[in-house]
Amino acid sequence: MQIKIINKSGMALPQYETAHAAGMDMRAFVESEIIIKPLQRILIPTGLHIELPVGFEAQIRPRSGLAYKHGISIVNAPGTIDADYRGEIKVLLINLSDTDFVVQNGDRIAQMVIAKHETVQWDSVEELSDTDRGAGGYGHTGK
Ligand SMILES: O=c1ccn([C@H]2C[C@H](O)[C@@H](COP(=O)(O)OP(=O)(O)OP(=O)(O)O)O2)c(=O)[nH]1
Repeated sequence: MQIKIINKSGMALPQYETAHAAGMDMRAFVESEIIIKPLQRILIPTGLHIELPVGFEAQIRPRSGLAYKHGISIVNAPGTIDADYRGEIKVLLINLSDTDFVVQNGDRIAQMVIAKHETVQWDSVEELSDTDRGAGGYGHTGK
């Protein structure tokens, strides 16, 4: 499917790095390098504005390599880009390591997955159907 995009970064559009990748890598669009200190969170611009079809969302997810090697994650992972959002897509990085992390213009900082979603109406009832699980959760089946 095709999605309208405005790219103010002048860099390559997000792309799938392998044939069947779910996510497209997203690049930082910053005037000068940004230093993220331990436990600091910073909103990183991408220069991208998109127009998703109704019924779709874009999820902004961490990259496992950055997470594993540098402790870099996304505070609100997965970030949600709504179909009616027209602003710049930004990525809320957090540094979970104990050393500074430097983001430079063009660095691949996150990945974007386009996904379908439902829009529901509530059906208010007094009782829900019985199941074996019932209210069990949070590890009630054991370790
Ligand atoms: O990681 C993110 C998350 C959100 N957004 C943009 C797109 C999204 O459509 C909009 C609103 O996001 P969200 O619904 O998560 O924000 P909110 O905190 O509920 O604020 P709002 O009241 O503006 O909806 O912000 C981003 O650019 N990056």
